[in-house]
Amino acid sequence: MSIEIAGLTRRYAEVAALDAVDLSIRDGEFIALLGPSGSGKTTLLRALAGLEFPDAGSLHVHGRDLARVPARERGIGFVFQHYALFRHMTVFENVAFGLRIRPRRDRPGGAEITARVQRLLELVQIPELARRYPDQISGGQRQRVALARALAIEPRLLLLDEPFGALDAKVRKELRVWLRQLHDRLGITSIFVTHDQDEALDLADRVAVMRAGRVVQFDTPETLLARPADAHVAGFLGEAVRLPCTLADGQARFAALPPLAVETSLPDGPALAFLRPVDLAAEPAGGDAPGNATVVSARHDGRGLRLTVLLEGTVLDATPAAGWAAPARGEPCRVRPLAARLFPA
Ligand SMILES: Nc1ncnc2c1ncn2[C@@H]1O[C@H](COP(=O)(O)OP(=O)(O)OP(=O)(O)O)[C@@H](O)[C@H]1O
Repeated sequence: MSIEIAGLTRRYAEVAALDAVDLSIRDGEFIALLGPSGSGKTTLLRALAGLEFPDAGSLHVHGRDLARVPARERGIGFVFQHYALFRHMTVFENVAFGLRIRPRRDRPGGAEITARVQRLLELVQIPELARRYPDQISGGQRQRVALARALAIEPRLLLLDEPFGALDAKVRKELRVWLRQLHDRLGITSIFVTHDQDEALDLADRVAVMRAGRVVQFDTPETLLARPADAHVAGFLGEAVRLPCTLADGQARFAALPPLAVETSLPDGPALAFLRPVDLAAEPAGGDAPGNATVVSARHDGRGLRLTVLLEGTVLDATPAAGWAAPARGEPCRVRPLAARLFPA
C-alpha cells in the first residue's frame, strides 16, 4: 500500500508530538522511523493505526482518506515492543484471535481458522509451539507469535513499534534479518520504529529520521550516510566524531589535526566537521606534530581493523594506514583527516 502523509500534526498541551509531518511511502517499501526518545515515532505509527487522532493534516493509504476509517477496518497489522500476548491462551489461540476479531463478513469458520493458524505458525517458523503458553516460550518466540497474530488479518500494511527492543542483541539480529525476508516474501508495506541506527540502516529501504515531531530527512541508508541533511543527522548516524574547525583558503583547520583540503559552499570562519573512522587514517609515528595520538585499542570489526586513539584528550575511532598490521596499545601514532562533512558551526 502506498501511503501519503501531509501536514500531520498532533499536539499534547504545548508539545507538538507531530509537527506538520509529510511522508510519501511507496507500495512494498520497508521503512524505518529513526529518532531519539520523544521525537514522535510512536505517535506517527499510532496515527496510522487509528489509535491516535491528529489535530491537522491528512493520511491517505492507497488514495483512501483514513480519517473516516475506524482502526479495525484499516487492514493494518500492529506489533508492539511489549505486545503482551494473552497469557491464559495458548500460542494457537493467540494467533487465532487475530482471525476471530475480523469483521463478521470475512471471518473464517472453525476448520479454516485451524488451517490458517497452522500456516501462520509455519510462516513464522514455530509450528511446534502451538500448544504452549506464552510463559513457556522465549522472548524471541513471543515476538514471532505477536507477528503471526498481526499477520492473521492479512494486512497490506504492517506497523512495528520497536518489535525487538526487549530482546538480546543476537536474537534481535537474527529476527530482523528474518523479518526483512518475510516482508519481501509477503510483498507488504512495513513501517518500523527504532532508535537503533544499525537496525534502521541494515534493514530499511528508506529511513525517516525524526527530531522534535518533524521528519528531518527521509532517504536511503546510503544517502543518509553520504549526505546527511544537517549536523543533527550527521551526529545521529554513523560513528562520526564531531570536531570544531575553522575554514580558510580551501582548508579546514583543526586544533589537534593536520589541515584538510575541502571544497565547500560554507563561508570562511568557524564550522563543524564530522569525521567517520574511515575518514581518519592513523599511521605509526612519534614526535609532536599536529595529529599525534596514542593507540588506546585495536580491534577487528566487520570491515577490517579499527583503532581507537587518544588525541589531546579526545577519543577518536580511526582506520590504520595500509601496511600497519599490528598496532599495539600505547603505541604512538599520527592521525590525518582524509575527508569530512562540514556544517555551519
Ligand atoms: N498521551 C500523551 N500525553 C502527553 N504527551 C504525550 C503523549 N504521548 C506522547 N506524548 C509526547 O509526545 C512526544 C512524542 O512522543 P512519542 O511517544 O511519539 O515519541 P517516540 O519518538 O516514540 O519516543 P520513544 O522512542 O521514547 O518511544 C513526547 O514529547 C511525548 O512526551
